[in-house]
Amino acid sequence: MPQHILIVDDEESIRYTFSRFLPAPERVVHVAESYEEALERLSCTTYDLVFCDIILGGRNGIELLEEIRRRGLTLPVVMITGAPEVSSAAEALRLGAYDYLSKPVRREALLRIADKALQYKALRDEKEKLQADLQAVFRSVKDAILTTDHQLRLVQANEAARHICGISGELAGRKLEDLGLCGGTCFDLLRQSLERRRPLERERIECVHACHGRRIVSLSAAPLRGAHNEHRGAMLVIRDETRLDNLERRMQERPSFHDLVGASAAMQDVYELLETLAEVPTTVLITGESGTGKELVARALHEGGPRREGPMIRVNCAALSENLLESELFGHVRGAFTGAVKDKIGRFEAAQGGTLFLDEIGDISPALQLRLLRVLQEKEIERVGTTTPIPVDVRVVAATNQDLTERIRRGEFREDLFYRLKVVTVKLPPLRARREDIAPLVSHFLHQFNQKLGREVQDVAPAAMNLLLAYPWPGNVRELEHALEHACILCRNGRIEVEHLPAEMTAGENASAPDEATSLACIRRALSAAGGNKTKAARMLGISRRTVYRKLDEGSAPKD
Ligand SMILES: Nc1ncnc2c1ncn2[C@@H]1O[C@H](COP(=O)(O)OP(=O)(O)OP(=O)(O)O)[C@@H](O)[C@H]1O
Repeated sequence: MPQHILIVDDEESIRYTFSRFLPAPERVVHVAESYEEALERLSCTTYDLVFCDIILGGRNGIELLEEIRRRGLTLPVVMITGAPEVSSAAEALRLGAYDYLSKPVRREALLRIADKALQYKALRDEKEKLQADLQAVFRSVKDAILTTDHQLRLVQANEAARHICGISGELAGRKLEDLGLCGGTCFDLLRQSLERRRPLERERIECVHACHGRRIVSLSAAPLRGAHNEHRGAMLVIRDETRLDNLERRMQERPSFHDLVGASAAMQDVYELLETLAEVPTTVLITGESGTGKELVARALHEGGPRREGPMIRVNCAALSENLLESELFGHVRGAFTGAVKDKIGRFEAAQGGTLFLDEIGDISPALQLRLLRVLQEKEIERVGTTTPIPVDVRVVAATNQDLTERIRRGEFREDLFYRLKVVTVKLPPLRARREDIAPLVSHFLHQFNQKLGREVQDVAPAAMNLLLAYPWPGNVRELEHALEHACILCRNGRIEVEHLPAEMTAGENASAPDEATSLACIRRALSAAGGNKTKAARMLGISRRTVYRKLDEGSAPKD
């Protein structure tokens, strides 16, 4: 690119001299006779250098210099002076002239000063370009960049820093501690880097800030040096890695754990707790609404731990009367009560070396609560009808869908037993609180029922899936399981439609479930799934037992 030089002088001889001396293949010389003509030329052409006489007819060169600077032009201006104007030349230098050249102008002096000024201009252009590039990078990077002086006063902060650190307004010169920031690790790191005079880094720390909540950030701090290698401050780069961290976490998410299906965050927490608890012999209380998978959790605890080779015995405490439950749990000796014709070991003894799962623990009587408490404390049982203690090595896992604290308040459940049982509590969330688990559970149950029923149901129609996702699931996973069993039985074309879902789910939808459910083919499929039990088949289909009999009669199905 040629360099353009402007000569401003009202003396023709000077203009002529410069025009003769200066040209070179890469230089173009322009001339102006007056202040006005010079301004006009400066408006049209980008110059690299101006030579300007201090005396310019009615105006003077210093005025032109001032106007050039006013216009924001940074090009070098060299003043041409006669002997009496040397003091004006000094004034011009003060006002930002690059240099001055005395008349009479000698060729070598002119060329030397022109070369120097053009070199200076080229260097300055390069520096400005670099600075502009740096500023563009500074502005556009997604990492927060903050620079401070050696007293930790802010010098610069880019847009990302304003966003990530939640700072606004004029920042330069403000002390970091006055900015009302989170005041956290990042500034300590900056301070340390400044004190130790070396770069420091911190990977993936949690940054909690009032303006955006939890974020995961990586930090690098480094001291900044000045032109003479002095320490003039420090720089902090904050990289927001929240998204990456979330993605990595999601990749580590488990879609299932033992027989429990579900990748929701709530279930991930459960899996993590189960993993820890499986290793230790602690008594565990599992709570959660009916059908949320409490028994599966008890099995996972057993199978995931060192007792997995031992027995896993379940007792439904709600299913038996007090006396029966007592002898069921602790066993009895012959003659202990009417009908006790021989010795019988209880479930505690049967679970030796393994796990005893006490389901529906909230339903046991006060007397049994006391006995159970003693067993948990002393680790020995007495069979009903004897006082001989038998040591038991059993891990007890209990479950309830009742609010035991409420039962304690009403005096129905012993507080000491409650605390003994709930050394650690595993709380299972209801299905409506983890709807993202519905789709994987649907796939899981479709697969199960295809195998069990010998079907080939491939998928669920979008309308039916929407219904499954929107339904409140009062019966939780068990209800979902039953809904899909119902749908798999009714479904004939490999795809579950709305009309295949149970009537209570499709109430208000345009469903023809009852018609479907009463077709002979469906009844036969339900019967086969229910092992021939007509009552169970009728329940599966949501129709009466009488309808099942009638349809089977009509279809000449053999009666039981
Ligand atoms: N996360 C799950 N993944 C797969 N199946 C599940 C899950 N949760 C529950 N189920 C299934 O739902 C049914 C009910 O589960 P489970 O018996 O463990 O529930 P529960 O909480 O013990 O119920 P209740 O309080 O009524 O005894 C079972 O068939 C079980 O296999």
